Amino acid sequence: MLPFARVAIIGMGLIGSSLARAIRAAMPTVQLVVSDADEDVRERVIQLGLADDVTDGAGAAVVDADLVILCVPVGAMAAVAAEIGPELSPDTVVSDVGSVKESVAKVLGAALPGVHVIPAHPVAGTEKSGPDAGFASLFQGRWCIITPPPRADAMMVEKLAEFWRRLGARVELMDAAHHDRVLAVTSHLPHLIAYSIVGTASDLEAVTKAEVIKYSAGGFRDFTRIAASDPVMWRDVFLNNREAVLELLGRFTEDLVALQRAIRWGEGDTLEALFTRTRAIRRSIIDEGQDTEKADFGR
Ligand SMILES: NC(=O)C1=CN([C@@H]2O[C@H](COP(=O)(O)OP(=O)(O)OC[C@H]3O[C@@H](n4cnc5c(N)ncnc54)[C@H](O)[C@@H]3O)[C@@H](O)[C@H]2O)C=CC1
Ligand SMILES: O=C(O)C(=O)Cc1ccc(O)cc1
Repeated sequence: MLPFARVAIIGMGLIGSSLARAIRAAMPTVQLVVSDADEDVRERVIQLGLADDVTDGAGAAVVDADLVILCVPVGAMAAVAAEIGPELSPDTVVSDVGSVKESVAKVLGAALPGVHVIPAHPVAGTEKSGPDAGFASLFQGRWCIITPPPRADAMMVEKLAEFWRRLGARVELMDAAHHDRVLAVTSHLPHLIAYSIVGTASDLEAVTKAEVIKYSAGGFRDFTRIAASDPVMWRDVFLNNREAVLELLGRFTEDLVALQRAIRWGEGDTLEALFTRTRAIRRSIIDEGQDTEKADFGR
């Protein structure tokens, strides 16, 4: 039996539209009703035939839904929760895909008392945005971290886990605060570094814009992909995972200064030891199948 028969998706960008496509592929009998605040996005979703119904407002989309998934930037979760609250049935599960979990759990819990709120985060994506960027296989073999609040209904949590497994994801349950600390290391800080280094390179007057483009082979090119990620989404990630990111940034800048010192004093052994350790980390990621180059993301 399907875990959910009627699913509503609010926000039909990269993740919402990937979810819609993945649901269509894996659970074709699910009734799919979607909405988005942007009229152009709604129009495009209709053209692409991604849902059974596309509503103008979020409230209308969630009527009679068993599962509602909020796929909007983290900073927009509260506004959407306020919009859908009056239309929800008592048995509806409300989940989300936000990249930060503690603040989302807090705003959804406060805005939707008495509702089954079970936040989640599929750790899968790209630097692209919008409904054309989505694809059905995005979640295949990728982790989906579910962060159930302390008093969450175990049966509803299992139904949500089963839903994500059917989309091809590997599911892990985690405390929201722990999720935010882990993702600060594995995702949020790397994005911040990419934004920073690409900004620095473009600010350097000695390196003209043409040279940055012409010689952007290898490492810098990889950074520019990450630094092309959605500005609104990432603004919200940093504003909502402030403590974990700031703590980590402190540690990161200390380590960077240690490298600066090693270069200044010609401490080749220090540099080589670190680079050997990091090469091993890369190899272990590839062995675990977590490397994006193995997946077909069209990059
Ligand atoms: N981009 C990525 O690689 C990943 C993103 N996420 C999370 O998924 C969520 C969505 O991200 P993307 O799909 O990448 O963004 P996106 O920018 O492609 O799509 C977001 C959509 O939400 C709509 N929206 C914004 N405010 C709204 C509101 N108040 N009511 C209804 N619709 C609204 C926008 O019009 C847009 O179509 C974010 O919370 C992000 O943190 C999670 C995993 C990966
Ligand atoms: O494009 C990339 O490299 C990503 O890291 C995608 C991504 C962005 C945000 C998330 O919360 C999860 C995955």
